[in-house]
Amino acid sequence: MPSALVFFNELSDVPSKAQRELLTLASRFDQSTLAVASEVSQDAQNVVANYGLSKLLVAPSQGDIFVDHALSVLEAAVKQSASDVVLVANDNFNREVAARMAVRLDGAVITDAIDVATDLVVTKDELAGSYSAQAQSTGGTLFVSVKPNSIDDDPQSSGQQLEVQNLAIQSATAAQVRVVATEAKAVSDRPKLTEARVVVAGGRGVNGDFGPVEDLADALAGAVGASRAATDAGWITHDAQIGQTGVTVSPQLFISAGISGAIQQKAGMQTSKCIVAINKDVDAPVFEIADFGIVGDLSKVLPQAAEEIRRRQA
Ligand SMILES: Cc1cc2nc3c(=O)[nH]c(=O)nc-3n(C[C@H](O)[C@H](O)[C@H](O)COP(=O)(O)OP(=O)(O)OC[C@H]3O[C@@H](n4cnc5c(N)ncnc54)[C@H](O)[C@@H]3O)c2cc1C
Repeated sequence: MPSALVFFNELSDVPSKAQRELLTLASRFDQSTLAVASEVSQDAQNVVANYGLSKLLVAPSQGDIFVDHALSVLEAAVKQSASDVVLVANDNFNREVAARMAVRLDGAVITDAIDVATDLVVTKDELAGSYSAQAQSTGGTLFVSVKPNSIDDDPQSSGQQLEVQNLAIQSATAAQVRVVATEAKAVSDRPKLTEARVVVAGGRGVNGDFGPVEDLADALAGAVGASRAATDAGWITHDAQIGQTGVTVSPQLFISAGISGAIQQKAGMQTSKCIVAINKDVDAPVFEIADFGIVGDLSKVLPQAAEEIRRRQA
């Protein structure tokens, strides 16, 4: 059976949901290795061991180096582990790493995957989830970026013995791209938009007030998203924008409130498992893809929904 390598640029004590999903996917393979381009704590190692991975390859972070350090670590890890498939997250950073690595090693790259079988057949969404396709590499190491919320997180019950090895990486040269300044984003208690199981999104229909959207999201422990009309209006930050030019989400439950359902918006959410649309216009296009539709004023529907959910939770 082919062997798998998972790559993370960083791994905190509590791995993210997307990272745990990748570890679950790798655990299906007989031989699976994790490579991390920064230090890994004992707590994080214990979590990794619970997924049945046998080996951890680590190289200390080089702080302000941008993608180049990740490339060096991944190249060394691919060569050392001789893995057939490399699994990475589907974000911009990792897709760049996967693409550059595939070019460097004369391999293949498949993005937006939702599953990777142990015979290396990759299932992926096409045209914003309008249909799914199966793809296979015709040669070389295969690099696959996997969309969050595609795999059920499923650690093994008993921790495996994890062999930890340090990778020897050449130190960075002056020619490499360095990060010269970073600005920390305000921390939110809500889950990350791309990883949340529940997303409540508001559009122009919220008319400047995201309060009811945020309140329902909090009642469901979900994340808050938005249409471009809402972010362009400055009612919410641009990183909440879902759609063709925003982020793609695929939660278990997507609640759309006051969003018309333009094709560019649908592109970012139509693979959600269950879509509930609230719109006062019965002819709004969003109802074409909704599993449940509520024709009504969101300023009345959302607070009622939040109240009922809290009453049932009590
Ligand atoms: C190249 C390109 C890329 C784009 N990328 C994106 C993208 O990534 N994401 C994105 O979202 N858009 C994107 N757009 C814009 C997109 O075409 C739409 O203009 C946008 O999605 C509209 O946002 P909206 O549905 O919130 O607003 P509107 O189209 O104005 O719709 C508002 C909806 O709210 C309903 N409504 C109003 N008041 C209430 C109320 N009180 N209660 C219930 N319902 C109410 C209305 O009936 C209406 O259906 C892009 C456009 C282009 C050209």
